[in-house]
Amino acid sequence: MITEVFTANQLKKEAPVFGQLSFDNHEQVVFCQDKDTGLKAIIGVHNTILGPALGGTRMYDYATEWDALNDVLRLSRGMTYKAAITGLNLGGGKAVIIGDPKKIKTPELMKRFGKFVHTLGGKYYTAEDVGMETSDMDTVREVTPYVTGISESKGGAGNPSPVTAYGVYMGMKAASKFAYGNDALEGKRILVQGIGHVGEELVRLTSEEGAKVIISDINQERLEAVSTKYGVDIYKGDDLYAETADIYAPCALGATVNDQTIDKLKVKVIAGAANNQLANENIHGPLLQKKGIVYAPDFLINAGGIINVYAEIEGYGRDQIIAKTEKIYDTTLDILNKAKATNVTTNAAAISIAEDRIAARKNEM
Ligand SMILES: NC(=O)C1=CN([C@@H]2O[C@H](COP(=O)(O)OP(=O)(O)OC[C@H]3O[C@@H](n4cnc5c(N)ncnc54)[C@H](O)[C@@H]3O)[C@@H](O)[C@H]2O)C=CC1
Ligand SMILES: O=C(O)CCC(=O)C(=O)O
Repeated sequence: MITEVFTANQLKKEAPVFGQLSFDNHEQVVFCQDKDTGLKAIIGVHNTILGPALGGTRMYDYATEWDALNDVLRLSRGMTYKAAITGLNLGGGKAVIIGDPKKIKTPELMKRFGKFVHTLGGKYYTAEDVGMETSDMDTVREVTPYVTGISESKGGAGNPSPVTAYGVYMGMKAASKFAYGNDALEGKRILVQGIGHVGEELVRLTSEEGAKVIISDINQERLEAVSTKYGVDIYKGDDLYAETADIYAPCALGATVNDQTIDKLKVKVIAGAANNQLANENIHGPLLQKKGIVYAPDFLINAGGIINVYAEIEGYGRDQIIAKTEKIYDTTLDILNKAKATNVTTNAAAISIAEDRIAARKNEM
């Protein structure tokens, strides 16, 4: 069980590698390097009991390689629980490519990465995450079949992000029902942090329902474009976490619920797309519970994307994608009620259901 988010300078030189960072019984971690294309990537395969490990590739300009390793360990573990709780026959994996996509991403680099994915022989399937586009997956597809999130024009299910946003919207409504007694978002003040592929679509869905949406992003151009397109306000303050609102929707990067932010939070519900929102689930989960903040577990409500890309492997169509994504509403409500009844955090309640499913499959093997 992960107890801490380590940073590079906290690494203990005398301790075993596997006991550090966010290692949590990961099955395999693959380091990939190619000087010609500038590729430095890490593929994390957390668990393959339910099926091949599937999870997107994140391309990001990490401060250190240790941060990249820590991220892939955390992200791949989250995918194991995401697939398990969503009822998919998939394991958990994820990849990171180190570097700024705007500066170093080329088709050659993506193909080289795809060749590394191919060497795993289908144990890991990749897809999009931060820093990736559907067109990048099309490029990877030229060198390996172990990739999802392919363009519809090339026979894939297309960009998963709108479906992810729809699932988050379902989870947000369920959390609102639990917290406020009704699931209407009309009139609710919602802070959306990160208005990228998923965040923008969430802004559309919530603002169309009449929510008072406030957006925040580090990209000023996007902020202005999205504000104009949907008629929503741009956050103008200097501390989003201290803002009074009904719902906080983290849709940028993870670990925004942390030691520095948790005391400031005034919202009643946290429901967003970002993976690994809790910096430390064993500390910040219980603290949210104590504060009476309803946390909709990220890996549960942001599963629309994996549902969408899994369709490419299983062959189900649009109707099933939407039906499975809408089920996130009921699952979220069940888990929030279960957590309350058993006095555990919502995150722990969701993990225990996911772990039970994995354990049951392991027993059958
Ligand atoms: N795309 C998908 O289908 C899925 C995405 N996720 C997660 O959802 C999150 C968002 O994913 P995408 O929308 O695809 O990524 P994206 O890269 O398209 O968007 C992220 C946005 O966050 C902004 N951002 C970065 N740092 C920020 C900060 N400190 N404050 C405010 N904004 C900041 C970026 O400028 C960008 O606009 C990620 O954590 C990703 O892992 C989870 C499941 C599926
Ligand atoms: O949405 C995707 O691209 C695939 C699933 C994934 O990587 C995720 O849910 O984080």
